[in-house]
Amino acid sequence: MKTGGGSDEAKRRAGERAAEAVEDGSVVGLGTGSTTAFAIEAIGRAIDDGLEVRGIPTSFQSRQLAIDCDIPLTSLDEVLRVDLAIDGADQVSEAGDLIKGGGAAQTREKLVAAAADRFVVVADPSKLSARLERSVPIEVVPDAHTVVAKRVRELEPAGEPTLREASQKDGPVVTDNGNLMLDCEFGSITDPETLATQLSNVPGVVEHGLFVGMADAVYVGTDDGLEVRRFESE
Ligand SMILES: O=C(CO)[C@H](O)[C@H](O)COP(=O)(O)O
Repeated sequence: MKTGGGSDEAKRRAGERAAEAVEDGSVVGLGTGSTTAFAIEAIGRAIDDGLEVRGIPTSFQSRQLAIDCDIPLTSLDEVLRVDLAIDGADQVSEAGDLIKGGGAAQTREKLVAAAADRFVVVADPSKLSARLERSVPIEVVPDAHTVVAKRVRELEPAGEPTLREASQKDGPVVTDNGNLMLDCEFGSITDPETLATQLSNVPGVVEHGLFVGMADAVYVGTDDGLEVRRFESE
């Protein structure tokens, strides 16, 4: 379920601007996706120029890219806290809440964002929406996908779950953690915080893609500029 119709130029502006916020000696969370990839590549170039940072990747994809860019890596086991996390989003509401998980990486992405002093989201205008209304990705343990789907249909408001199918193999997408993905359609989400709590309370849910009150800033790149939206994270 990859998303987003933004141009590479818009994504590049957002990603490169976020990379400029990385301070010498810091630990940086490396998100997942095509927009964050521009930030990771820019951090790699800054390291070539003398910047000293350590990165914590949020997925197989971001780990590989960080290795390719010669970014020294660490983990939450070693550092416990992150200075700045940079990540993309599938949708950003006016309130700064996010839907993430188009790349099936929201579990590690949320861990790293939650450990960060600052969480900066990089996006292009195609991700902006007054309210969150895309389907919500939910990572579930494989044995639980049928019962979690049933519970999602019984919620108030009810969701309509679809098991995410792989495009280059038969059967479902298997996450970096060995789990499955349900994409759950709730329509326009009026109360993301309550829905996030409801989803977290379903046994078998590993993590869902609602990031409520977590973003400190959203960098929205366009073809000819950049807008920074700041929020007070909780
Ligand atoms: O949440 C994510 C991965 O789980 C990504 O950050 C999200 O899908 C945005 O990706 P892109 O920048 O390629 O549009």
